[in-house]
Amino acid sequence: MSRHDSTPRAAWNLVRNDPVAYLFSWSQWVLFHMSPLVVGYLLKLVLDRLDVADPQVPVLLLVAILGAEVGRWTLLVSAAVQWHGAWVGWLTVPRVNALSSLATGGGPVAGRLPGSPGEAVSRFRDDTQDISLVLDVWLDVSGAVAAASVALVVMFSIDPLAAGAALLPVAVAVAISAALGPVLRTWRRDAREATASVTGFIGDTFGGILAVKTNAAESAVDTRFAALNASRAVVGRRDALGSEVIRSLGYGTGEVAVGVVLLLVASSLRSGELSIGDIGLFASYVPIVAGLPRWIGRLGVYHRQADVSVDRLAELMPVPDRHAALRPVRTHLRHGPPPMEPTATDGGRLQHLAVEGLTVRHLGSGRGVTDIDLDVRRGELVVLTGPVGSGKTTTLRAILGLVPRESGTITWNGVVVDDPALSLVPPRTAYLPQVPRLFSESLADTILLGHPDHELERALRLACLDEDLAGMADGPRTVIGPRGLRLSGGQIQRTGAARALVRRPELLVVDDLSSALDVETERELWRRMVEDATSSVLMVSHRPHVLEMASRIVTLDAGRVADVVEQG
Ligand SMILES: Nc1ncnc2c1ncn2[C@@H]1O[C@H](COP(=O)(O)OP(=O)(O)OP(=O)(O)O)[C@@H](O)[C@H]1O
Repeated sequence: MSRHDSTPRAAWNLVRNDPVAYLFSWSQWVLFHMSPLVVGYLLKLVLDRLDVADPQVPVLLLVAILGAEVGRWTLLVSAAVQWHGAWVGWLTVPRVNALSSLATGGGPVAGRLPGSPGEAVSRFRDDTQDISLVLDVWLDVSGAVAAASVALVVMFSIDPLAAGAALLPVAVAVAISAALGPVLRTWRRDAREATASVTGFIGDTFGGILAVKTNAAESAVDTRFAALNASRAVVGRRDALGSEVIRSLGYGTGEVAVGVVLLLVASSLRSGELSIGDIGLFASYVPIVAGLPRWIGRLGVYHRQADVSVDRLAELMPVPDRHAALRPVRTHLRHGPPPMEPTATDGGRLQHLAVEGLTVRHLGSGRGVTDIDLDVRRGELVVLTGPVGSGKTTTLRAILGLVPRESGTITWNGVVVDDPALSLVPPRTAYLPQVPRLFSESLADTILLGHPDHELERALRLACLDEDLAGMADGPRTVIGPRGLRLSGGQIQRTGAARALVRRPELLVVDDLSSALDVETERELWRRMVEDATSSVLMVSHRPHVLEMASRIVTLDAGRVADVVEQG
């Protein structure tokens, strides 16, 4: 989507999302822009009738002007309220599109973000806003064009030469804006990228705050942050300067036009060709025409900014979806969201997960796993073990589609799983990594992640969190701080376990828990889980008591299966 016809297409898709709201907004803004025509015409009538014998006529006309002004401002308030609702919708549609593409796109999740998560925030925030601004400026431009056209027709009928002079700045501003376009587009892209690297760095710093502190890297972080900000300041200033030049050009040429036209019509007044009312009308209509370059300049700037933003947003969409970016979506802005639809669980309950010839090569190191065969049957506990770096985590993550595989097949009850990242997800499968990522909300929220809470108590008990809860002020509603900062390492891991168990997965995939759980707690966790027996389990462990419980032990060495022991 890197061609620059993509902005009108993206904007049009946003209009199509709720055409009635857009049409309503549009008609109100067009009326608002046209309302000064009425006031200007009434002014002409007042001025032309000042010498009329009956003093009631100008007074009535003045009352009419007042009424027109009140109507104009009422229209403004109503248009602004309506616009705000529409604006939030325009912002929401690209965000929903990008988010659902990221959530449901093909391939490993990590590969779906073009940069860091912090950098993606800038795309969601700034780029969606830039696209919405195009829709916004369309409202004003169509109002301004309609008002200027009527004003020109009326002025032409009075003084064609002066009316022609009012058009001149429009042509100048359009020509300059078109000439500067490509440069402005480059400046905008540089500015967006610089902003993205700052937000990305902030995200990384917050994410790794512990590493920063324990390595006393605060001043290095400061220096890097200052350098990123300094280069952002340079490109940001350049970008702002470019936009302001175009805007000021609009204002400047507009002012010149007003001056020239008034000079022209003033001489006609002296010669008696025009009435004082005509001058009044020109004085109020010329700014309407002269304001047009301002809007057209803004239209150009916003379109070029949005060209960059549409490209950047399209990078968040998986490849097959790029051209369908910004499809109409249902937004739920006035009421809460509808209940989540259950994830499809085609292929039925797990009877047999089979992995054959799984080979993964990590980019960079070239290491990974080769030709791994593995089976997990219903109710089994299959344990992967082996020395450090032998490929245990890689195997788990490749089965779940979290890293891309070079070759190999995965079947669920004999049905080939093409993209495990899309189908080996809850409630089918749950994954408990070595260090689960928690959110800063309450314990219950970070476990449930939107799941109904009727399973919460069971999950808390199975994950051996029930005793810990007794010491928490608000029980499961206790807020656990950023990424669970107020929890111990073991509590974080058991919270991750509860999150995996609350969805009653068919297959539970667990990485090595021994880093944070003591032997006794881990043994108890497994005892409770085996008793509950709702899942088949594939896990990495070295612990003898886990190996004892295993139905099958698969030992890896240097990325290959070295041994398989069946334990019945
Ligand atoms: N993201 C990555 N990029 C490059 N190489 C990687 C990546 N992840 C793992 N590796 C390499 O792949 C090999 C297997 O790593 P993996 O983490 O799967 O081993 P492991 O058996 O789980 O190790 P541990 O017991 O330390 O957790 C290692 O040599 C490792 O250095």
